[in-house]
Amino acid sequence: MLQAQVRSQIEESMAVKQRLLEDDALLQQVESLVMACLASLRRGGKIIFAGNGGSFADAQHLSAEFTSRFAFDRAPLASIALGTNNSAISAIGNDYGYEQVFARELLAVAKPEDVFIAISTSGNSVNVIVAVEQALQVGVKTIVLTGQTGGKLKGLCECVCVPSAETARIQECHILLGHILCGLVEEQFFSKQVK
Ligand SMILES: O=C(CO)[C@@H](O)[C@H](O)[C@H](O)[C@H](O)COP(=O)(O)O
Ligand SMILES: [Zn+2]
Repeated sequence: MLQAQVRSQIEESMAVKQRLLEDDALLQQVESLVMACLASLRRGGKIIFAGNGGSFADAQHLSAEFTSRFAFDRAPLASIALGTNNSAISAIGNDYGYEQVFARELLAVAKPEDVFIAISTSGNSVNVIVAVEQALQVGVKTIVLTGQTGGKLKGLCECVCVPSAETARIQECHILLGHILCGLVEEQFFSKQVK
C-alpha cells in the first residue's frame, strides 16, 4: 500500500529533475556559477555556503567536497559553511539575534574575491536574507539556490530557482546541482593547473 506512495514520490522527484533538464536558462546559470567559483578560487578566494536545516546539511556537505576531495585526489580548495562553529552560533544568536548568525560570520571572513552560495528552499529565511544583504555590501558575488518562486530573495540577487514548491523535492535538486558544481569546478581547476 505504501509502495504506491514511495513510487509516486520517486516519480515526482524525477519530474522536477526533468523540468530542470528542460530549463536552458537554469542550466546556463549553473554554468555561470561554475565559472564564478573557478575565477574566485584562481584569484585566492573561497566558496562560502549557508543554509538552514536540510540546507545547512547541504551547505556543509558541499563545502566539504571542496576542502576534502570530490572525484579524485588533489589539493584542497578553499571553502567554508557558515554556522558550523556552535559557539559562534550561540554567541551571535544570543547577543545579536538569530537573524544575524550567518551575516556576522560572513562579515568576519568574506573577501570581495569570494563567492557566496546561499541555499533556501523558500527564499524567506531571514538569517539567509540578512547574510545575502551583507555579502552584497561587501561586494561578494552572491547566488541563491532556491525554489520556484525564489521568495523574498528573488528581488535581492541572482537566484537559481528549482521548479517545485515542495521543500524535499527542491532540496534533492539543490544537492544534485551542488554535486555537479563541485565536480565541474574540481575538473576544470585541476586540468588547467596540471599543464
Ligand atoms: O530539511 C528540511 C525539510 O526537508 C527542513 O529541515 C528545512 O530545511 C527547514 O525547515 C528549514 O528551516 C527551511 O528553510 P528554507 O529552506 O525555507 O530556507
Ligand atoms: Zn530535508
